[in-house]
Amino acid sequence: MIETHELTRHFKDVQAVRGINLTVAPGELVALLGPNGAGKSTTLRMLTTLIPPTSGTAKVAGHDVVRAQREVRYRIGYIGQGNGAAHSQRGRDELISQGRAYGMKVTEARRRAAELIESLDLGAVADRTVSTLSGGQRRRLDIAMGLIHAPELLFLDEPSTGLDPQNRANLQQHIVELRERYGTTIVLTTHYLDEADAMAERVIVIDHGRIIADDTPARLKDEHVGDRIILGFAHESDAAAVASRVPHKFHRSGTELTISVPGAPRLVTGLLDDLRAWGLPPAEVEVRRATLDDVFLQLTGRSLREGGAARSAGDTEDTEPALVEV
Ligand SMILES: Nc1ncnc2c1ncn2[C@@H]1O[C@H](COP(=O)(O)OP(=O)(O)OP(=O)(O)O)[C@@H](O)[C@H]1O
Repeated sequence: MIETHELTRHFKDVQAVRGINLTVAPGELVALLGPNGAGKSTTLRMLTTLIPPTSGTAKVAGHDVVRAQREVRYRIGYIGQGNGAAHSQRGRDELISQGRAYGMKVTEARRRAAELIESLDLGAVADRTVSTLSGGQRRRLDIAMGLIHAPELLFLDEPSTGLDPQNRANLQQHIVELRERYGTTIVLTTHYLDEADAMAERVIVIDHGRIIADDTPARLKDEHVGDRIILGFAHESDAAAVASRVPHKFHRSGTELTISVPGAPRLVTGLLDDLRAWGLPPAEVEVRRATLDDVFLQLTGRSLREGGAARSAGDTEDTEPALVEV
């Protein structure tokens, strides 16, 4: 559905995208993840024909983004970061006009609008003017606008930025359901690690205009970070004694011993039994599952959050550490 070769875009002296090679198969739900300024939107804007590449090539839905812009545009939907719908129109009319702009007959546009209003849970608000809708409703209407012509491929640029956690969760559920219902290939950009983790079967991490990782969230976490069991001891000598006995990779810092082991939540009870049997029970135990932020930190030496990622008020940590009583 998407195939790029060394896709590159410069803005004067800014190298926004530096040679991206990307393949997306039909039906995939892919998240492009990266800090502010990483090049995510620029990549999307080239794939959607809004700006031409400086060099390299991209084929989207079977057509070249430079030589066959029109063919690409008919086959894709694009929801940018701003709101697309006009303020003074009713949502339903906006959808129908959008369908007509894509050459649909009015009856077909009406039928499709009604179907999307139902799918995106907009029934109660579709006949209100767009300016009266809440942020979450506006975002769902934007998505309906992008889907009106039943595109094979939908691009969503930061679909949930600015929404509160509840509306974000609601929107994510709608996107996943739409994908199941219509089989649309979806490529979205996000700053939200939990969003990428929860929705995407494939996460592509972009940093400084380059792809630095591309895999399933689970494999990225296993491969680059893994689970950890963190043990706190009363005495450094106890931590050292345990370190000399455990058969896993570890890092010791004073009284704290961090053991890296896949499947940590399953193994922790067995490990605690061993520690008690050795007469070296820990004072504290924490099982920490890898997050995509840990992956990013491992790959770049920076936290994605420190990198300026926007998080809305009320966001919680991506993964709460599991605390174990001893
Ligand atoms: N029209 C433009 N003119 C000049 N520089 C630009 C332009 N568009 C983007 N850039 C620069 O290109 C780089 C990549 O920007 P881009 O918007 O693609 O990043 P992003 O990963 O989408 O960031 P964000 O998460 O903040 O949306 C940034 O340094 C940005 O300032």
